[in-house]
Amino acid sequence: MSTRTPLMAGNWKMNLNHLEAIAHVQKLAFALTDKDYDAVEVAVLPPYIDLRSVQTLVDGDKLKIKYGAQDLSAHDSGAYTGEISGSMLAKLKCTFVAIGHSERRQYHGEDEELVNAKIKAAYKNGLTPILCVGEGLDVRKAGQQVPHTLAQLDGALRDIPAEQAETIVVAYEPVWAIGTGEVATPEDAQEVCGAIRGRLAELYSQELAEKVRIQYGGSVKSGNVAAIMAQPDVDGALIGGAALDAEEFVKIVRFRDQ
Ligand SMILES: O=C(CO)COP(=O)(O)O
Repeated sequence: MSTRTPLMAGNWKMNLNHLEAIAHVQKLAFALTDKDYDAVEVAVLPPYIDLRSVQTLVDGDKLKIKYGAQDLSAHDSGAYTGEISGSMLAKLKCTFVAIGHSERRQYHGEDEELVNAKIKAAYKNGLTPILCVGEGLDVRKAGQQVPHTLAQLDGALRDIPAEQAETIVVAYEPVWAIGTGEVATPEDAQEVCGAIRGRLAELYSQELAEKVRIQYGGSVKSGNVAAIMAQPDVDGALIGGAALDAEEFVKIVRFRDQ
């Protein structure tokens, strides 16, 4: 029996302004109980401009909801117009930061080297990376999902020492399942999540691999979350569209009741 606490994280992507963010987190706070927080770690990843509002709400009401950003700069400070640094996120008491999301890789040309630099920037600032990996449809059709995803993992973790890597969260998000309604089967999710854990054991140790939480992401909803969470190497979900509906997100957090 795994001792890993499941992590359910809502990646809002480019949705919800700061007022909507406050209303949304208030709804979550109203619905979630200590029983929920005892069983599952709950996090939201709002757009940058919402983070200060979310922090104020979480601090003021002593909420147990964690929060983080969807990206960060690899740099500390300076002439990087439009960028946000890890120290800025740390100042807002962010716990998590998503790194290497497929939408960043696809639309912003983020490569292995940059993802690795961002992981380093996150750790430097005490943030927990949620490293996103996963294959596109062509790779899946060619049956290469495991080697492809493990190569992304290897690149992201280059020169990351064990004492840092043991806290990482890895999100397996097959690109063909993101926002498409086409969810991976529980067996598909397990195949790659299990392989990720195996590689962590090779890169570091079995003990470390057993500690790391591996999420599945891609069209997760209340109706499919329980079957995915039943897989031995799936320790949570990174939820996009369904996380924008507070009631639906709460149902996902309560996956054991679905
Ligand atoms: O990309 C995702 C989370 O990071 C998944 O998005 P959807 O849940 O909308 O498919």
